[in-house]
Amino acid sequence: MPKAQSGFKKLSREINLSVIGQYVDYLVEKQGVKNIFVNGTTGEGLSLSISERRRVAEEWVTKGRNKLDQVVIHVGALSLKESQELAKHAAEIGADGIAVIAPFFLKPQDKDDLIAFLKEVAAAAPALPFYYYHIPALTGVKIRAEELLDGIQEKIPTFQGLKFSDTDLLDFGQCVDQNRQRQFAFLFGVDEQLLSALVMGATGAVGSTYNYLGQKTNQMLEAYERKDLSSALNYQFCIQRFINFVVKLGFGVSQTKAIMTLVSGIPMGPPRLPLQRASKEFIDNAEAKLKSLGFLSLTDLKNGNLETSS
Ligand SMILES: CC(=O)N[C@@H]([C@@H](O)[C@H](O)[C@H](O)CO)[C@@H](O)CC(=O)C(=O)O
Repeated sequence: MPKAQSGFKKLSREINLSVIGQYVDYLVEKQGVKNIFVNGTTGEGLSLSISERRRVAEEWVTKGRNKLDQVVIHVGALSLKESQELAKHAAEIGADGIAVIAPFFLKPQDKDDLIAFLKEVAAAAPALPFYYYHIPALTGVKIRAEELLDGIQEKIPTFQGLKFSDTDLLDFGQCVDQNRQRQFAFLFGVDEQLLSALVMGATGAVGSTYNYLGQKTNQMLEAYERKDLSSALNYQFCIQRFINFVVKLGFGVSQTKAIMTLVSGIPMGPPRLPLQRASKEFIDNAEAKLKSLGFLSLTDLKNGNLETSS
């Protein structure tokens, strides 16, 4: 389940809805990815206005119809009212689920505060499966997911699962272990550690690199399914080699967008301020690494698909 990337127009930094249909086809046909998480971290959801988020969500749902399996919309916001409006909208347009991060300016002080907020958002879309998006490094809300999940279904009847974007495998493992009797989805969000999370009981994955390493990750998942751990580990190490390389160069949403443009040939545009576009040096290095690892062949590269800083 990869990240949706909305695509920004090159100069204006306005959203460019026109590439989403093309991108749906690319993900399905070239990356083998049919589940999309819209307006999350990679899609810069929190940098968009409410009206932009609604339009992006609508476009993904419309263009994904009969092509994608699931479109889950991230509707987290600092304002409960905005979050509820987005949740209601997701239900109206026929999304398959909603996800919410913890509000991160005036923060919940404990689990009960956080549940109270999430409950109100979930209630705005009572027929939609609800996911909690745990990403403490970005929200600064360190409430353990394991603690949050304890008794959550009594408070939020639509609770469906967790998108866990953290490296604390003790917390993740305990989320799985303590909820074995429930049919929760445990979606892991640290792509370089996915194999370890699968062993712990992850039921799926949501991540930025699946935009361009979806095929490779699917091969790892298939190897894991057929209990070929040695091959699965080889795939994970190969993916780690790339992530380790780009992390050392400085890797974030801007760089992800540049790599997505490079590999797909579909222009993602620059990120929105305060993020700055990836440098030409980063893109050149990333391209060389992708090629040396066999993740990108010359025929994959299309002319004029590079985003560089000037
Ligand atoms: C902090 C961050 O951006 N994490 C990514 C990962 O996919 C991450 O890029 C990857 O594991 C490389 O470190 C995802 O968890 C984010 C994500 O799922 C999203 O775009 O909502």
